[in-house]
Amino acid sequence: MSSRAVQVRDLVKRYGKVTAVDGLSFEVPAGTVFGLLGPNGAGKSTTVKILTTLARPDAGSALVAGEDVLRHPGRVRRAIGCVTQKVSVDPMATGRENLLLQGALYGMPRRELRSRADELLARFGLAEAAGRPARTYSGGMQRRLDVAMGLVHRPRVLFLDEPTTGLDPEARADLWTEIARLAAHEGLTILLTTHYLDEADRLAARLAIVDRGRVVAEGSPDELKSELRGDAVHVDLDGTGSVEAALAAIARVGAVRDVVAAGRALHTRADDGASAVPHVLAALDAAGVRVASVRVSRPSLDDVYLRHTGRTFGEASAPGHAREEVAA
Ligand SMILES: Nc1ncnc2c1ncn2[C@@H]1O[C@H](COP(=O)(O)OP(=O)(O)OP(=O)(O)O)[C@@H](O)[C@H]1O
Repeated sequence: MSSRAVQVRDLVKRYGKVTAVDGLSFEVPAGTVFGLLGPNGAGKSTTVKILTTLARPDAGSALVAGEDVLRHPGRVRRAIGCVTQKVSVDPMATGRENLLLQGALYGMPRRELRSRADELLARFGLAEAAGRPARTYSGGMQRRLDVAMGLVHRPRVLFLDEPTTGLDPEARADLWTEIARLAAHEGLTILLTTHYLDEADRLAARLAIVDRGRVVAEGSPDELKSELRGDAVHVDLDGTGSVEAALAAIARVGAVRDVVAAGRALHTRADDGASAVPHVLAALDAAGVRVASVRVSRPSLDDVYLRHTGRTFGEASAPGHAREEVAA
């Protein structure tokens, strides 16, 4: 395999009038965790479906583990493991049986399969529960079994589609630790999709921010954040007064730039947040707009997303912002 485990170029996928993936390109260095970060409906799952040979692109090309997904889908399938959003664990089978069944599907020799299953059960903290039906497992245990199933046949590239959605904070933290360990100690390449900013920040060595089927920014989390000079300044307006008047007032403050409103929250940036705040408050006060709270912080991935799309991440994920609804 070249030093690139995944190479995606100008990928396009349409479903009727919706362009789910709209000219998407990125590359994943081998042995790293790469994050595709975007709000619901951004096109992440569709991209993963194409890379895992479950969907055909309308245009563009993709190589996974050095193999072309369109020309050699069988070779791609043998080289990858997949953990999809839907749990693929058989609830009636035990943890061990689930792993053995998965390995048998890949034609693994029985003895090798048994020792691989034991190794994975131990690694994912499931050894004690290995003989119990998976329906008796907690959500976190089922998810860990799911990831273990994706690893049985020793794939070179593992796809994790929204791996921690629905898990409680403790189960999320456990899975994060295991994912980080897999990449660090086993040379596995992991392509992770997520709509959690903190998950991308914590796990991905590099990430691509996807919006409306396109990559709008790419780099390490630190690189992306350090592109935004200075501080983020967030202002929450109280329930009275017009947002438009507040936007107009802040736009006239020389110390801040890139002002965006999301509901009654205003987001802006300044070279020195602390010294900009009094000017912002004075301008709002002069415009008759009352403020509930002000916060100054270092730029986060949310601010990176805002900078590149003009919307906050939360706003883009909110119901009613899916692309087909916007188009309707
Ligand atoms: N089979 C399909 N038929 C019609 N539209 C689809 C289909 N699959 C996806 N889409 C649409 O394509 C767009 C991208 O969806 P996709 O599932 O790839 O996004 P996502 O970023 O993975 O979001 P989520 O986190 O909600 O899965 C959405 O507007 C979605 O409604």
